[in-house]
Amino acid sequence: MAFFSKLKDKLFKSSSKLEEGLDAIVEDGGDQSVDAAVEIDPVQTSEPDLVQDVLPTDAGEGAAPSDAAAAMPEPIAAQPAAPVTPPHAESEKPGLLARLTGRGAGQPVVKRVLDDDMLEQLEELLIASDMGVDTALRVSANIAEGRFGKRVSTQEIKSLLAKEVSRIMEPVAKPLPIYPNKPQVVLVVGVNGSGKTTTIGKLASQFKAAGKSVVIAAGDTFRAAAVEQLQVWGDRAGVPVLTAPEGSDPASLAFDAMTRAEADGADLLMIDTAGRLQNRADLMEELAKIVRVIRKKDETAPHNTLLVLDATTGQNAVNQVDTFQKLADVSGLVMTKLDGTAKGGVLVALADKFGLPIHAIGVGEQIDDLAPFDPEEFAAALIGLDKA
Ligand SMILES: Nc1nc2c(ncn2[C@@H]2O[C@H](COP(=O)(O)OP(=O)(O)OP(=O)(O)O)[C@@H](O)[C@H]2O)c(=O)[nH]1
Repeated sequence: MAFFSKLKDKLFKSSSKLEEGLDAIVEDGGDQSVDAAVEIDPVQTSEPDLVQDVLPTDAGEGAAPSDAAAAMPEPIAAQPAAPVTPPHAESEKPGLLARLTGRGAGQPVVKRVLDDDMLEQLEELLIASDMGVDTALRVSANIAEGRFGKRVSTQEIKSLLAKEVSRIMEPVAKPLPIYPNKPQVVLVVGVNGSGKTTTIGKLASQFKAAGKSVVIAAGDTFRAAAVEQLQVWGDRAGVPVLTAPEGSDPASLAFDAMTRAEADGADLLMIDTAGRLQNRADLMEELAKIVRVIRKKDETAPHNTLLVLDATTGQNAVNQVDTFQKLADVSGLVMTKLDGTAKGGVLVALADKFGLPIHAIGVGEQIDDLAPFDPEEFAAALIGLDKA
């Protein structure tokens, strides 16, 4: 199964929430016209009224969303401008694509004039999807720019929203950088239960499959269960897990792990850490001590500090980034549990607010349920657009 389909499948809660919300907004105060042969170009055109464009309908059985997405690209918009066709002619003259595919003709499309009311509803919907107030307002304003007072369909709004989301996410979509240092030390931080252990297991498995040798250090020495769980993941990934007795000093384990990783000539050392935010001062000191100790062996370590966030916590993830940036020198994010949550929009807020690289996303509990972050796929999955 292609990863996009899987992601879209798993993000269905967000998608359906946004999708239904957008449908409701356009229907509320919109009206139906038959056949969408003449539309504004929602993305490319600054003077939409002067361009003849083709969009399949977003209502009715035969109007597959993937075709709708495929109908958006520039070549159609780049065709010579034609005068606006009066609304009554919409049913008489199917668009080029509708004629070629035999779809769209005669099917009703609901459109609504993009006015203040609609804009406000859009803002509220985006805020409710956890994009955060600032981001939601800016995204809505960008969508409305040049289209205020024009009639728009749900499909157009979805495509515009997907473009806006991927534009925000594009700069942060960066895989975990690989350095020549041996071992490359990756410190993994995050609150308890965010998915650190699982993510370390998944990453270790991927690096191993890519031919890298990996060592894991179970640095959350205060929880025996956490250590056991990491061992299970290490076994699954076929990677050694260094442990220390319960309650022992995590920094001393990190030092031993550095020694072992150096001796083994390992490419990567991944260090799990505790996530007890209840006592921030202790946690900060613990993380700082781990860093001090591993720098005795390599003053450039750690080379990455990954913050693992649980998407189901919604806006709380924003506070966690704030907090962990104060506790550690966070270099990138992994967002877990994007499957089955209606709160995936928080990733947009994080990208917009912090600009930290998003290295990967977790979409399940299995070892291969970690994927590189792809902004376009994410946007389409979040909004409920099919990708061609
Ligand atoms: N559905 C889903 N579950 C996940 C994902 N990542 C982790 N989990 C689950 O989330 C729970 C917590 O994950 P852990 O990896 O143990 O989290 P942790 O941050 O190491 O937690 P502590 O060991 O308590 O510090 C487990 O039940 C995982 O199976 C994901 O991407 N999707």
